[in-house]
Amino acid sequence: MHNHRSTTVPPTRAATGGTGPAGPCRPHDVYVLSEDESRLLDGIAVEVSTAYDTVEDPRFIADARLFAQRLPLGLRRWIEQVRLSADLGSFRIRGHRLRDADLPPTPPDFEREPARPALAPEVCLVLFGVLLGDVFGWETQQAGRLVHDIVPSEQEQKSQTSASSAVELGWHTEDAFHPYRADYLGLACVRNPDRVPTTLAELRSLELSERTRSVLSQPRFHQRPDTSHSPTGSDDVGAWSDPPLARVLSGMAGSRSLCVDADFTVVADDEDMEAEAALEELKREIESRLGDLVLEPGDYLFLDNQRCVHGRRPFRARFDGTDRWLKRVSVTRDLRRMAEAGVTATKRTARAVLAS
Ligand SMILES: O=C(O)CCC(=O)C(=O)O
Ligand SMILES: [Fe+2]
Repeated sequence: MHNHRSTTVPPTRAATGGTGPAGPCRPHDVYVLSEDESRLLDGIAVEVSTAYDTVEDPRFIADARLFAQRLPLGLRRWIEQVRLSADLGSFRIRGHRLRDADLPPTPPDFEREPARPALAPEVCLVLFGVLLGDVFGWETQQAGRLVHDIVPSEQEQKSQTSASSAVELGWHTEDAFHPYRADYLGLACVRNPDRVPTTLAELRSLELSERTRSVLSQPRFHQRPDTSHSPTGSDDVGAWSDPPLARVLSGMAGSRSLCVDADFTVVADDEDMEAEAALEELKREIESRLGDLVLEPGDYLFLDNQRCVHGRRPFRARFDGTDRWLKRVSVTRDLRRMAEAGVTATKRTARAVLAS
C-alpha cells in the first residue's frame, strides 16, 4: 500500500482509497477539502474571474502560480508530496462544493468561446495544475485552448476521442505519439449524473516478466497519432504516416515510465514476434489491472501520464445539456523542453507535428 499523506495533514482530510472495484487497482490518493477550504477556493475563483476575461486570458496564465500560492496550506503541502512521490500514478482532490444550478448547461461540443466569467472548477483546475508544472495546449485540439471541455458530442459518439460516449474509450497514455506529451493530465468534474467511470491502470501495479520488460524498453514500436489530433493545418503529412521508432517502457527495469495506447501502439516490424508477444502480455496485464473511478462534481483527478494509462467506460449520452462534463488541462513539468514544439511562456499551444 502506498500512502503519500504527511503526518502533518489531518488524517480526516486526506485519505487513501478509491471507489473502484476491490481488486488489484489502487488508483489514487485523495485529499478531501473541508468546507472552509472549499469556500476559500470559491473566494479565489471569484477574484480570478473578476480580474481576468476568461481562464484562457494570457494574463491569468502568467499569474496563475501567484494565485495558487494562496491555496490552503494543507492542500499545497499534499500536492507537493504527490509531485515528489516515488511511484504514485494518480491522485485526486475531492469536496469542492459546486452548486449545479450555478453552472451552465453542458455544451453540445467543446466550447468555441471560453466561459465568461470563468467557472470555479476550471479556475481551480489551472491553479492545482500549476503547482505541478506549467499548463499547455495543442494547436490541433479544441482551437488551441488550454482548458478543454470533455463532453459527449453527437457526431463523435463512436470515435476514439474524449468526445465519444457509445463506445469504450480504450486505455491510453495521453498523446502517446508525441515526445512532449503531458507529464500530468488534470480533470475537473463539473457534472457526471450517470456516474460514468474513468478507467485507470498504474504502472506500479503491473506484473511483467523480466524479458517482457526488456523487450518493451527497446525501440521496436510505433506510437501512431490518435484521432483526437487533426493534422489539418500541418504541411508535414509524412510525420503522421511514418512515425519514429519508440519504446513502451523507460527507466531501470522499465519502471520509470510507460507510454502505450491500446489502439495506436503497434510493433514496428510485422515479423518481430517477440515484440508482438511482449506488447500482448502488457495489454493483457493492463486489462486485468484496469480499475473504475467515478468522478463526482467538485472532484479533481490528476493522472501522471508517465505512470498510468486511463480511458472511459461507454455511456448513453442525452445531448440535452445535462450530460457528463469534465474540464481538462495538460501539464508539463518543464515548459522549456517544449520550445521545439513551438511552445513559449506566452504561447502555450504545442505543434503536434515537429519540424524534421
Ligand atoms: O472522460 C474521461 O473520464 C477521460 C477521457 C480522457 O481520456 C481524457 O480526457 O483524456
Ligand atoms: Fe485521455
